Amino acid sequence: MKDAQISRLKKLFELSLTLSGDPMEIFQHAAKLIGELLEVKLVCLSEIQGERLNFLAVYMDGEIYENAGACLLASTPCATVEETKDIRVYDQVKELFPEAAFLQDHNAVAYCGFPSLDNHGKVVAITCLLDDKPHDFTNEDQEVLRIIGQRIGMEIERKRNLEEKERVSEVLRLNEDRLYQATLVSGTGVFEQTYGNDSIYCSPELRTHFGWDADELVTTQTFTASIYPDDRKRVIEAVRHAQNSSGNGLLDIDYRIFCRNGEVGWLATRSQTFFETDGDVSRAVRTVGAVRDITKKKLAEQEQRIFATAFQTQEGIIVTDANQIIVRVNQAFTIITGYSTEEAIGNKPSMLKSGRHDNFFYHAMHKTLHSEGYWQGEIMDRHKDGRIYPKWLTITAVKDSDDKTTHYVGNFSDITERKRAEEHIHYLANFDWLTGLPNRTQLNDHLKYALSLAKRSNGHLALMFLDLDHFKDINDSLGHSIGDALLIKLAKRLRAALREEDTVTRLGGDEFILLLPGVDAIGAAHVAQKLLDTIAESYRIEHYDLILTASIGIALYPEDGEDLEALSKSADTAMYRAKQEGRQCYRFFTQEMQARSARNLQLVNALRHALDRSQLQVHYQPQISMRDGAIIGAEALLRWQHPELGMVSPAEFIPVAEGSGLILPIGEWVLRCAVQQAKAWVNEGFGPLIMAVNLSAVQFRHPDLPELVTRILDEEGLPPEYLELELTEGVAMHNPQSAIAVMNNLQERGVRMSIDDFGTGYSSLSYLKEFKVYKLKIDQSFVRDISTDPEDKVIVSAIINLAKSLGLKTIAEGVETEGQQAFLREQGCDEMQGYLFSKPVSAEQFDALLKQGFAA
Ligand SMILES: Nc1nc2c(ncn2[C@@H]2O[C@@H]3COP(=O)(O)O[C@H]4[C@@H](O)[C@H](n5cnc6c(=O)[nH]c(N)nc65)O[C@@H]4COP(=O)(O)O[C@H]3[C@H]2O)c(=O)[nH]1
Repeated sequence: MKDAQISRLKKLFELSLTLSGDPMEIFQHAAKLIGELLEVKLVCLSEIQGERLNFLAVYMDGEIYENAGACLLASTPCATVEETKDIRVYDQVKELFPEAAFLQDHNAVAYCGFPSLDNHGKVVAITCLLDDKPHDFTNEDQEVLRIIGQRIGMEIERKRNLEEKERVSEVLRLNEDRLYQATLVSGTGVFEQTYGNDSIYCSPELRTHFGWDADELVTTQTFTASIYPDDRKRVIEAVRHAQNSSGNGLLDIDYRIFCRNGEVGWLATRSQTFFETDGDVSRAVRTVGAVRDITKKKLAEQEQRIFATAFQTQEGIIVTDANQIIVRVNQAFTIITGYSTEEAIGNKPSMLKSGRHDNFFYHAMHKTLHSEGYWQGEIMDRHKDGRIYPKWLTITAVKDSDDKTTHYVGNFSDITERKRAEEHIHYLANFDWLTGLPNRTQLNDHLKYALSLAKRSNGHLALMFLDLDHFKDINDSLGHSIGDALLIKLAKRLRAALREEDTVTRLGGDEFILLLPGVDAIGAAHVAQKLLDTIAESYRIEHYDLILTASIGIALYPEDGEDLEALSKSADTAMYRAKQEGRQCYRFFTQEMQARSARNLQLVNALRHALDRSQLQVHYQPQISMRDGAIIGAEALLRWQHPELGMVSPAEFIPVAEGSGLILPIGEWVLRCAVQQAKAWVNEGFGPLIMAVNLSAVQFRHPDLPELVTRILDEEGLPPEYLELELTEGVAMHNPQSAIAVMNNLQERGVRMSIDDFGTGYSSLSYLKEFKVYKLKIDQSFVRDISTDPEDKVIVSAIINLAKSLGLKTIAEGVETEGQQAFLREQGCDEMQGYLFSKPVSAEQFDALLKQGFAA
C-alpha cells in the first residue's frame, strides 16, 4: 500500500470514528474496515476482562457479528500481544498455539494481533486478524493497525465510562426506588433545596402533607406560607441558623402546618445543609432533608400531658389492675389518705377501709361495678393517722377491646368540709341559731310523726304555744344581748323540764311551741303548770336578777285538731286567751278541757289533804262462790267524801292521784286498811276470806312494792295467802317482762295476784302463761251485755275456757241480773261480784253481810 493511500485511509478512519457515537458501532465498523482493507478472513476485536477475551465485534467472510462470544486469554497469541503491548504477527499460528481452540476452529494460518491501551498504558483490548492462508502484514499495515489500536483503546475507555455511568445511574435509580419505598412506608417525605434556585424539590409524600399538587412550584415562600403562624418565626430562624456557615448545617425541628384538609398537622424535619468553600468564604449551596408526619405522636403526647395534668388534680386518683392491686396513685391521694405512693403501690384499696361498712356494702359496690362498669357513692375511709373521714368516690372499670376489665380507676375527694357545711346548713335549717332548739321545720316533722303514732294507737298529744309576758320590756330596757342571754337560759330550763320525747321549738322572738306526745288534758295541765313555775324562777344575767313569766295555750289531739295547722291555730287561740285572762297562766282551747283541767287542779289540791283530814274510806264488795253462794272474799274499793266536792268517784280521783304521785301514800293506806280488816274478819272466824286490793300502775312499778306488801302483812299479822292484789290487764301488758319479775317476787312471798278488767287489753297468751296469776277477772263491760249481745257471750265463754286451760280461776264483776248469773254459772265461771249480791259497802255493813250469810 502506498503512503498516500495509507494516509487517506487513516484520515477516513479517524473521520469515521469521530462521526460515530456508539463505541460498539465503532468497534464493528473498525473490524469491518480492517477486514476489508487488509483482505483477511476474520477480524476479532476483543476486550480484555480479567482473564478472558470478550469478542465485541467479529468480521468474518464479509459479515459483522456483535458480542460473538469469549475465550480465555491464556495460551493464545493474544496473550503475547498483551504481554508485549505491541503488534505480534505469526505464521503457522495454529501449530504455534495448539491449545487455542479459536485458531483451530478457523484453521488459522496467518495471525496479526495488535493491542489497544487505556490512558494508564494498560492493555484493554486486542484485535486479532486471522487468515487460513499465509498473509503478509506489511509495516504499513501494522502502522495503520497501531493507529486503529489507539483509537479502539480510547473507545474502550469511553465504553467503560458509559457502562460505569449506566451502572451508577442504575444503582442510583435502585437507591432512589428503595428510598421512595422507604419513605412511603415510613410516611417520610424528602426535599432538596439548591440555593440560587428558588425551586424546592419535594417528594410526593411531602406534597401530599402540604397539599401541593405534583406540578406545583414549591418555593421558600410557598413553604413558609404553609407553616402555622405561631411556629413560622421559630422555623425561619432555625432554618437561617442551619444555613449559616458557622454551624454544622444540621437542623432538627418540629412545627405545625396547615394540611391539605385544612386541619393543623405536625411535621418533624431533619435536614442537612451543605456548604461550598471558596478560599476563606463558605456559603450554603444545598439543603436536603427528610420530613415526617408526627401529628399522631404529638396528639398522643398532648393527650399524655392532659392526662398527666388531670392526674395531678385536687381529686385523689387510684389506679388498680384487674386484681385490684394498686398500680398508680397521684399526689392528691397521698394528701387525702396519708399514704405515700410507695406505701400504696402493690397494696389493695382495702388498706383504706374504715370498718364502718359491712360486707354487704362492698358486695353491692362490686356487683354494680361488674354490671355497670361504674360505681359512685359516699364512703367512710380511714386516714393513715387513724382518723375516719367521708369521701365521695367514683370507680370506673377500664376495659380492653375484648370488653375485659384491665384496670379500675377510682377518683375521690375528701368531703369532710362539705359534710360539715351540709351539717351546718342542716343545723341552720333545723335549729334556732340563738338557743339551739329545733326550729319550726323540725317541729313539723316531729309533729307529723307524733300524729301518725297517736292516730294509730288512739293516743293523745298536746301542742302548746308559750309566749313570754312583757319580754319586749327587757329587750328595750336592758338591751338585746341581755334579752338573748335570757332566752338561752330559758330554753335550757324548758328543755330540762320536759321529757326526751317532747319537742321544744323557738319560733323566733319570745315565742315557743312545745309538742308533748302521748299527753292528755291532765298531763298537759300538769306540764304547763310545771313550766310556769320553772319559768318564774329568777334568772341571774350579768349583774341583773331577772324575773320572767309566760302565758301558755294548749291544744289537744284529737279534740282540738287533727293536723298541724288546726292544732297550731287552737294553741295560738288558747295562748291569747291566757294573755287576756291575766297572763302567767295556761289555757286550753276548749272550755270543756279548761273545766276538766280546773277540776283536776281542784282535785289534786283537795286530795293532798284527803288522808290527813280523814276524808278517805275503804268500802268492801263481796265476792261470791258460784258453787254455793258463799262469800269467799271482798274487794277493797276506795271512797272519798269531800266536804265541798261531795262523794268523788275513784274512777275520777284515782287517775288524779296517779298523775300527782299521791297514789303511793293513798295506795299504802288502802292496803293497810284492807289487810287490817281482813285480819279482823279472820279473827272473827269468817275465814277463809280473801281480800282483793287494787294496785295502780304507779304502785306496781314502784321497786319497793313487794317489800311494802310483806311489811304490812307482817305488821298486821295477816297470812299472805289471804291477800290478793288486782292488777289491770293494761298495766301487766305494758312491760310484760318486768311485770313477770314483780309477780314472781310477790308470789314467792305467798301473795296471790289476779288480772283485773280482763278482756279490755291485748293480752299475749305467751305472757299470760308466764304471769304468776291466780285469777282472771272478767270485765263488767262484757258481763253487762251477755244477755243481749251474742258477741259478749262468746267473749265471756272464751275467757272462762282460756282461764281453765291455763289452770286459772275466773271471777265475773258487775253481775247485776239473775240471767247474767245463770249464764256465767252455765259457762263454768268460778266466782262473781256485783250489785246482784251487794254494792261495795262499809266494813260494818260487810260485817253484817258476813254474819247473815249469803245464799246465791
Ligand atoms: N255498774 C256496776 N258497777 C259495779 C258493780 N259491782 C261493782 N261495781 C263497781 O265496779 C268497780 C270495780 O272496781 P274496779 O274494776 O277495780 O275499778 C275500780 C278501780 O280501778 C279503781 N279503784 C277503786 N278503789 C281503788 C283503790 O283503792 N286503789 C286503786 N288503785 N284503784 C281503786 O276505781 C275503779 C272504780 O271503782 P268503783 O267506783 O268503786 O267501782 C267499782 C265497783 O263499785 C255492778 O254490779 N254494777
